[in-house]
Amino acid sequence: MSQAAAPIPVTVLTGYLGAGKTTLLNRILTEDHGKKYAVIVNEFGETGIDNDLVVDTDEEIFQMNNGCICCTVRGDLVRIIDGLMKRKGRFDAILIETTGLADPAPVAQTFFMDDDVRAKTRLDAIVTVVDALNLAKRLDDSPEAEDQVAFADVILLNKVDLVSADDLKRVRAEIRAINPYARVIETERCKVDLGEVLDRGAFDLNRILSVEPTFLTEDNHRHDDEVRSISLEAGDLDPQKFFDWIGQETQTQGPNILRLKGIMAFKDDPERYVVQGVHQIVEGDHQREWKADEPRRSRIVFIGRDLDWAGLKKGFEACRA
Ligand SMILES: Nc1nc2c(ncn2[C@@H]2O[C@H](COP(=O)(O)OP(=O)(O)OP(=O)(O)O)[C@@H](O)[C@H]2O)c(=O)[nH]1
Repeated sequence: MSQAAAPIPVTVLTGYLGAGKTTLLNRILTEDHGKKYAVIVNEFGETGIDNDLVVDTDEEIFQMNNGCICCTVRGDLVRIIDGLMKRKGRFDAILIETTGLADPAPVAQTFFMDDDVRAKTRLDAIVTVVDALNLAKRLDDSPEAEDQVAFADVILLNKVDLVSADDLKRVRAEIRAINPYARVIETERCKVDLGEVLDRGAFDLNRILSVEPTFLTEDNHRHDDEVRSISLEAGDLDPQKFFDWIGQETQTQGPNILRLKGIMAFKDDPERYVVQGVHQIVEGDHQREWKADEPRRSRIVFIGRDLDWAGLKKGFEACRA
């Protein structure tokens, strides 16, 4: 095949809520590898916070926020890729970050089912980021987490800093029991030689057909309907009230909080403050100054099961400055 007609490699980044997908994406976008990526980001929740957490680069980023990539928006994915192909030559490869609740199978299917997409792209690898601390729980309660491991060509066993050597061994064994074929790489904050992740030529349709024989013919993916999200918005907040509140909520509702993330405007603070959490672990840091033309809004999204939604709303509103 001539260079001009060579299909564009596509890497699908998957992994459960909070595992480290955006951390990996930011690494790929900031490292000096001489390649240009078109990035497609799909997120769960309504506020578009994810896009704000991806580093500023000159890469083009397409957001798909109208639903989960593996269900309602596959048509959108095909359309975005079709659109991208009209600008061929401006990028070398495509990266897709799926939501933490996506089943990677239907996303991968798109690259085999749609004739146009199939002719112009090549699914390079499904890269799954796994949270070493929380994987065991997710395999118990979330079918998506198991699918993500089962379909991976490369697995980043991330957050190794949060577990003991024994626990890490156990997690490795659980991964192996589900997927004996994927390359498993242990990482902290997804620090990995990008050659291990990109341009692998790793996606193996025959292996996938052995995991899911109906892969090319049926849409049989599983979904966890109990997971819901709430996005809250306000103006300037009182930082002390906010930190007390978020500490309290993560202590009491932590086991049910699969993910939280927000961008805060604190009173008298010229910088945006980013808060992120998975269960009881919460991190926060200043990100950058608010731009002159940017409204100072505090936004936070909680994703979880059986959360006290009304209580969260009330608590957040009480943090107003
Ligand atoms: N301790 C520790 N924290 C990590 C590591 N990798 C990522 N994190 C933190 O975990 C949180 C989630 O990371 P993200 O990269 O946003 O995870 P994600 O998979 O993109 O999350 P969603 O898009 O919400 O599904 C952030 O607070 C990160 O700073 C790690 O190796 N160790």
